[in-house]
Amino acid sequence: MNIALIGYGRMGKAIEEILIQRGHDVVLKISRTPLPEELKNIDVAIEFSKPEYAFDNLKVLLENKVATICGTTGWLENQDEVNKLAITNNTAFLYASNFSLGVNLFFELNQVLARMMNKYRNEYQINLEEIHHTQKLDAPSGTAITIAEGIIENTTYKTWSMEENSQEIIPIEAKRIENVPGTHIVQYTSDVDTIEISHTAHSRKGFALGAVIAAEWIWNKEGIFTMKDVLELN
Ligand SMILES: NC(=O)c1ccc[n+]([C@@H]2O[C@H](COP(=O)([O-])OP(=O)(O)OC[C@H]3O[C@@H](n4cnc5c(N)ncnc54)[C@H](O)[C@@H]3O)[C@@H](O)[C@H]2O)c1
Ligand SMILES: O=C(O)C1=N[C@H](C(=O)O)CCC1
Repeated sequence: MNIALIGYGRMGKAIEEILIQRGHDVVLKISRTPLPEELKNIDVAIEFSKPEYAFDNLKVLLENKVATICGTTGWLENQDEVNKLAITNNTAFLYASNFSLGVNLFFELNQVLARMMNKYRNEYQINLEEIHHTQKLDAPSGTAITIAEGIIENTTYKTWSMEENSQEIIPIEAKRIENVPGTHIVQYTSDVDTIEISHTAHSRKGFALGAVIAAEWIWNKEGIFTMKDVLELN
C-alpha cells in the first residue's frame, strides 16, 4: 500500500520501520503544518503528530477522502466532527488511544474486572495510574482515559479526575519518568488486600505494529472503526 505518515517523531519512525518490513511504500512524510491541500495516490494515512495539530491534519486528510488511522491523543473534543467528516466524504477513520494488541486485551479485562468489583464499591477504593516518558505532552494518557471510560460503562462511577476523589469519581494519577514507553495500572484496595491489573509496554513496537495492522485492515473500507473491529474483539 501507499502510506502517508503524518507526524514523523518517535512513533512515525517506529511505524515506518514496520511498514518497510511488511512491504509498504511510504509516499509522504509530514512533520509540520500545513499539509498539502491536495493529496493524491495515498491508500491510507497514519497520523501520529501532536494534540494541537491532529484536528487540522485530520480535516485535510478526510476532505481528500484519504482513509485515516489516528493515534494522536489529546484532541477528542473534536471527535464527533471528525467522525462526521469521514462519513460525509465516504471514507474511513479509526482512532485508538492505544494500538497495541496487549492493551486492547487489557481494555477487555478491565471491563470484566470493573463489572465484578461494582458489587463491592464500599469495600474497595479504586485507583488508576499511568506512567510515561517525560516528553509526553498530554495527561492523563489517552489510554488511561479509555480505561476509565471502560470502568464507567460497567459500574456506577460517574466520571474520572486527576484532582478530585470521591465515591463517584475514578482518581487518575499521571507520572512522568524518563524513557518509560507506557504503563497502566488499575488497583482496587481494601483494608485487607489489593487487586491489581497492569499493562507494561517494553517499547513502542507494539503500538507501531498495531497501527500498521489497522492501516492494512482499513484499506478500501468506509465508516468509523475501532481496534475492536480490527482485532475482532466484539
Ligand atoms: N495510540 C497509540 O498507540 C499511541 C502510541 C504512542 C504515542 N501516541 C500518541 O501519538 C502522538 C505522537 O507521539 P510521538 O511519541 O511520536 O511524539 P513525537 O513528539 O516524537 O512526534 C510528533 C511529531 O509530530 C510532528 N509534528 C509537529 N507538528 C506537526 C503537524 N502540524 N503535522 C504533522 N506532524 C507534526 C513533529 O515534528 C514530531 O516529529 C502523541 O499524541 C502520543 O500521545 C499514541
Ligand atoms: O508515548 C505516548 O505519548 C503514548 N501515548 C498513548 C496514550 O496517551 O495513551 C499511548 C501510550 C504511549
